[in-house]
Amino acid sequence: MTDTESAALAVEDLSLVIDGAQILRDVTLGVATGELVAVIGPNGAGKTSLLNVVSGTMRPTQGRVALHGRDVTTASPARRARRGLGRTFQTSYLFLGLTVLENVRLAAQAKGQRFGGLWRAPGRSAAALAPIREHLARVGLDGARNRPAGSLSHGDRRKLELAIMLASGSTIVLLDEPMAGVNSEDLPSLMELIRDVQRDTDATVVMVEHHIDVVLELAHRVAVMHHGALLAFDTPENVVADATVRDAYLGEPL
Ligand SMILES: Nc1ncnc2c1ncn2[C@@H]1O[C@H](COP(=O)(O)OP(=O)(O)OP(=O)(O)O)[C@@H](O)[C@H]1O
Repeated sequence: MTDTESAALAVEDLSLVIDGAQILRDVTLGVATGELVAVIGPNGAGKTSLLNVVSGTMRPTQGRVALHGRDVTTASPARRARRGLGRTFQTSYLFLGLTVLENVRLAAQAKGQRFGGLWRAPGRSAAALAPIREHLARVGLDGARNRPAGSLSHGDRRKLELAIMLASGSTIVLLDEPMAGVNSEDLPSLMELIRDVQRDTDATVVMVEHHIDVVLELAHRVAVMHHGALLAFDTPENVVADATVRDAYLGEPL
């Protein structure tokens, strides 16, 4: 168990109540630097709400969120981004009319602005584009750099989102269903890519995902949510063996 004091990302006693409905209840967990944690749970369990509270688009009713030991509970999403937090969404947020390269360039540009304009936004020279093309090559999309993002398959759009994360310099990354809408034949390569990028960059990753088989293979630890509470937070092996977790999934095998 990661001490929440030393964790890259920590939430403590987090509760969220909206219009009298308890969406999150007393969630406490710490994610270590370089750890890949998957959040699973039945529909409506509170997984996306947890990401919303961590990224700052929702304020918790009670509890605390910390990034690298610094309290960000009341900080804006932009301030959290400056602390290295990045996020993808269930529905893609790409600029579909812009090229693949332009999408990554915008992320790099936003990073430049985040760091107080100490360096100019990347221009269009070959030298300025080199790191962007490296990120694209990393996810296997350099050959598609001049295509509109809207012409990519779902799987390639997810890869582009990873390139955007790389370009934005995020060190703590929240991925909301990165496999959603991806063809089953593209799942293994996307899974490998997430694993490789995470390992190479030593990023801390928290991933909400419904593909349980993928999760069990990829994650170092799995957080299981049920009715807004954290039911289990353990290694994939221990989570699979946990009778309470099986019950939460109505006896379905994990
Ligand atoms: N802004 C909101 N106002 C009211 N209820 C909300 C709000 N956001 C989420 N909820 C409710 O909170 C509960 C948890 O929703 P959430 O989207 O976090 O679950 P989830 O585990 O991500 O589900 P799924 O797997 O279906 O995406 C649901 O019952 C949802 O209807």
